[in-house]
Amino acid sequence: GKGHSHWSYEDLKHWSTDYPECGGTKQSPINVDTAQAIFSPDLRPIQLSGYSLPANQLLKLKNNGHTVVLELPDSLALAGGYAQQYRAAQLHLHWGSPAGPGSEHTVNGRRFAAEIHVVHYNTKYDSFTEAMVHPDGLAVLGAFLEVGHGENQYYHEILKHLHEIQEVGQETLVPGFNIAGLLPANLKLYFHYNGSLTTPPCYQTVKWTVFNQTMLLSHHQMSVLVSTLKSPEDELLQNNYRPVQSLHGRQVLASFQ
Ligand SMILES: NS(=O)(=O)c1c(F)c(F)c(SCCc2ccc(C(=O)O)cc2)c(F)c1NC1CCCCCCC1
Ligand SMILES: [Zn+2]
Repeated sequence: GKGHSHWSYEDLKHWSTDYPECGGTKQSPINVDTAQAIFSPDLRPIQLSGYSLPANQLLKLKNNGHTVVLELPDSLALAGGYAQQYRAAQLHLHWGSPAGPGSEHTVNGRRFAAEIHVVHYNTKYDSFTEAMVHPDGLAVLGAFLEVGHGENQYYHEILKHLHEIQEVGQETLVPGFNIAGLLPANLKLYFHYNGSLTTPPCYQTVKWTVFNQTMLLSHHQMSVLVSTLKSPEDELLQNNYRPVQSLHGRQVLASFQ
């Protein structure tokens, strides 16, 4: 990647040596203390448009050594809960291992099995690269993944390809599907706060939305997620989450009571 490749989740304290913003006061992820969250009735339901893609639209799925990334066309647009328009760039996942959970955000100290991030950029900027250095440049939608009873047909569209990209750098093409199916049906209930990318360069330019409703995958699907991809050290890519960061006085808003 663009110089991202030499950091790891093992030596977290060195991130801010090479990437100063990683030591900033508006870092992500965070623990959401629901008792401290401020109910904000003006937070509108999140609206997704253009998220349903035809099967003949092929999307690149890549093992970048830190996660699995699905590149998204900028025809996917975000509106509603955000004052400005944002367009999708990519989505990726964070997960744990068979020994434990691996979401990035926690709620009342609870870590969930996994977490999806759908990364968007503000269309007032000409490109993602330009947007990601401005405070209102990025919007990331996050949702937690848990083990439930049935198979999740939308996550199946991604998980069924993981065996094709086990090695770092490998990529494959995935037929389009309804990307909205990867996110909760109820887009009204969410937490909102200003934070950062959770990976170097840790730019503090992300307006975070973390949904209250979790996504349910089968036990087998979660097992495929945590035990298929390889890391740059040719071990299983697991526990690719950053520890929670201090709020430093930031307020977390809630769209519900
Ligand atoms: N939670 S997050 O959104 O901060 C995030 C992570 F936590 C991530 F861990 C990642 S993957 C690590 C960064 C990376 C590495 C290699 C390549 C490549 O080879 O193309 C690309 C990126 C990752 F890609 C992202 N999202 C990226 C942030 C990295 C820089 C801009 C690219 C889009 C968003
Ligand atoms: Zn992420």
